[in-house]
Parts: sequence; structure tokens; C-alpha cells
Amino acid sequence: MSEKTNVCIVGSGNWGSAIAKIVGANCAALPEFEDRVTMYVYEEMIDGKKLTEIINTSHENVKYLPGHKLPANVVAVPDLVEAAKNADILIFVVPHQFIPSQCKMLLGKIKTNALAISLIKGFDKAEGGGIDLISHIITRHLNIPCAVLMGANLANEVAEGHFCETTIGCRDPKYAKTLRDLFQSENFRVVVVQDSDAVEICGALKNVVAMGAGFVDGLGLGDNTKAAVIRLGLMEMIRFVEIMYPGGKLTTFFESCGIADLITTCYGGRNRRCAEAFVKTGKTLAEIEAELLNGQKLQGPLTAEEVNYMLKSKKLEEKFPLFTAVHEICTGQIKPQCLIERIRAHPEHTQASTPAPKL
Ligand SMILES: NC(=O)C1=CN([C@@H]2O[C@H](COP(=O)(O)OP(=O)(O)OC[C@H]3O[C@@H](n4cnc5c(N)ncnc54)[C@H](O)[C@@H]3O)[C@@H](O)[C@H]2O)C=CC1
Ligand SMILES: O=C(CO)COP(=O)(O)O
Repeated sequence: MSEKTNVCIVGSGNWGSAIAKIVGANCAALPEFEDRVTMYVYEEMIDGKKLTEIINTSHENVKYLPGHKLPANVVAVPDLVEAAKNADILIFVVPHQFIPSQCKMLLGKIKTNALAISLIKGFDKAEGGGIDLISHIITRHLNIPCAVLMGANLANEVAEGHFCETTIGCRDPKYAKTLRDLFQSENFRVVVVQDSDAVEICGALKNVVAMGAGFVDGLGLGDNTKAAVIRLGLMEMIRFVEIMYPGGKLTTFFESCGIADLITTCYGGRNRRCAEAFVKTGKTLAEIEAELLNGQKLQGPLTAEEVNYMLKSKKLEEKFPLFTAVHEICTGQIKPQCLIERIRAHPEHTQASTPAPKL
């Protein structure tokens, strides 16, 4: 790496902009980082002005994080390659559906010794019925290591500066200090673990559970039912890692990326809110996303589809009734009212005694 570490944020949505507040402030304050942080912004016109120009003059992402000032050393760049070409650390924080195409654009255009960290919650479908982790896609396409950062981090609350925790999953301990220094602040506390895949899978799967929690809210079933959905969701998350990515640690589920993110998303997230509206209005999820999120993207339905693609191909749907039901509700195959029927005979209830997960 060069003497001072150059940082680029790839993405400028709700979370990308909130994390830019912290990363920008840290880069300005810490001598090991270059002050100037580039932020790739997918260009769009807002009231006749380019979003990049608005960000670079008013230092506010008026569309995706209105009401918050970004540090002046965060510079919005509309060209992905231009933003990323000098970076020693690339922070990927775009809705997960855009990552394969963005990696293709960056191939051969970035520093060969760069380090990536993904804040993206989601998967991609892999050929042959499996799924790919986003960090694996980044590493495979760009041939650079990729850590992950996942946690109970609703972007607007992080931007407000309210206290919270996050988890960095980083296999190689030599990057741990740099990454912690880059992200940690007084009220954004970082725990670094090596169990990177499990950290990332927690971040993706909790969005599926949050859809289930939102359906429960829409159906007016109350807090006990919602708690049951959250608990069964957590058990399915643990089983998923156990079966698909053996070697993960049970303790990872007790970090911010696990139970804490599950709780915050099932109570305060966009997936929950849209799932509730889906039940109450009868509109499609695409309509609700467009009406409620003003350009922000819903990750849960897409992730549920990706998970189902894998479960179906491995004939494992019955072992994951909540994940399966969420996908079938999102795609209109069953009605939201069928959710409880599907989880009533959950494997967690039908085993004589639930064996402790083996992780
Ligand atoms: N918002 C939150 O509270 C949190 C989000 N995350 C995760 O961070 C990731 C990014 O989420 P957000 O920053 O909230 O994004 P967002 O949901 O605000 O998405 C909008 C972003 O997508 C961009 N976009 C739209 N169309 C595009 C296209 N065709 N090509 C490229 N970019 C396009 C927009 O310019 C904008 O930057 C997701 O995986 C999400 O799950 C993680 C923690 C918290
Ligand atoms: O990941 C999140 C909080 O940690 C945000 O969840 P939503 O996308 O459901 O808002």
C-alpha cells in the first residue's frame, strides 16, 4: 500500500452515505489515511441538478440521506473506475443486485494490492443451483481479499450518531487494525472476528426473516408471534451456515451481525415496513418499494429468492420452512395468511429434543 491509505466508497445510497460520514471523519482525523475519500455515486438528476454536483457543493445526499452533512473531504465521483482506480481500500456498499456488473467494470482497473470490504447484505445465484457470497464474488472477479462489515446498523440511526455496534469479518488478522481504525467511532463500536463467511451470511439472511416479521405485523398477530418468527429465523440462519458453510462459529450469531441485526431489522428496517404494507395494501412488493422507499432498494425478497434457489436444488426446503414461506409469499405462490401454517410444524418443534447446533 502507498504511504497514506487511499479509500474509495463504492455506493452512495442510504447506508453508503451514512458510512461516508464516519469514514470521511476518520480519514480526515487519522494520519495513516489520505484525507480525500472518493465516493462512487450512481448519477441521477434531482430537480434538474446532478446528484454528484449537489453532494460536492452542499455536502448532503439529498435523495438517500437527507438532513445529514457529509464531511467535505468525501468527494462524489460519477465514474466508477475514476473513483476506484487509486484506492488501497475499496468499501463496497451498493444494493447487491448491482455488484456483478460493477466488478466487471472494475476488472483490471484497480490497484492489484487493494483490499476490499463489503457492507452489502445479500447473495447472488451461482451456476448449478448454489449461491455466491458477495465477498467471494468481489475476490473472484477482482483478485483481491475482501472482508465484510455487518451489524445492527439502521443507516439513519448511524447517521444520527446514536450508539451501536458492528461486526467486521476478516479472515486475515493483518488487516484487522486498519479496518477497525477506518470504521470505528465513539458511537460506532467495531468487533473484528475471523469467521467472515458466517458474518456475511447473517447479514444477508436476516433480511429474509425481517420480511417474515413484517408479514406478522401486517397480519396483526402481535409480539409473541413475531418473537417466534425471529427465533425460528435465527435457528434457520444457524442451520443454513451449519449445512452450507460448515466451519462457522456459533458465537458469531451473538455478535452484532447476528441476533442484534435480526432484532433491529425486524423492528425498524425497510424490509419489515414494506412486508407489513404488502399485507395491508395488497399491492405488489415492487409497487410498495417504489412508493415507500424513494429509490432505496429492498433486499429481502431478492435474497429469499436466491436462498430458495439453493434450498430447492439441494431438496432442503422442508428443513427451512420460514425461508421457504417468505419466498413463496413474496412471489405470490401462497398468501401471507399461510405463513403460520407453514411454520406450525417447524423442524424445531417436531424433533423429540432439539440438538444443540454443532457449529
Ligand atoms: N440502509 C440501511 O440501513 C442499511 C443497508 N445495508 C446494506 O447496504 C447495501 C446498500 O444499501 P443502501 O446504501 O441502503 O442502498 P439503497 O437501498 O439506498 O439503494 C439505493 C442506491 O442504489 C443506487 N442505484 C440505483 N440504481 C442503480 C443502478 N442501476 N446501478 C447502480 N446503482 C444503482 C442508487 O444510486 C443508490 O445509491 C445493501 O446491501 C443493504 O442491505 C446494510 C446496513 C444498513
Ligand atoms: O441492514 C439493516 C440494518 O442493519 C437495514 O435493514 P433494512 O434494509 O431492512 O432497512
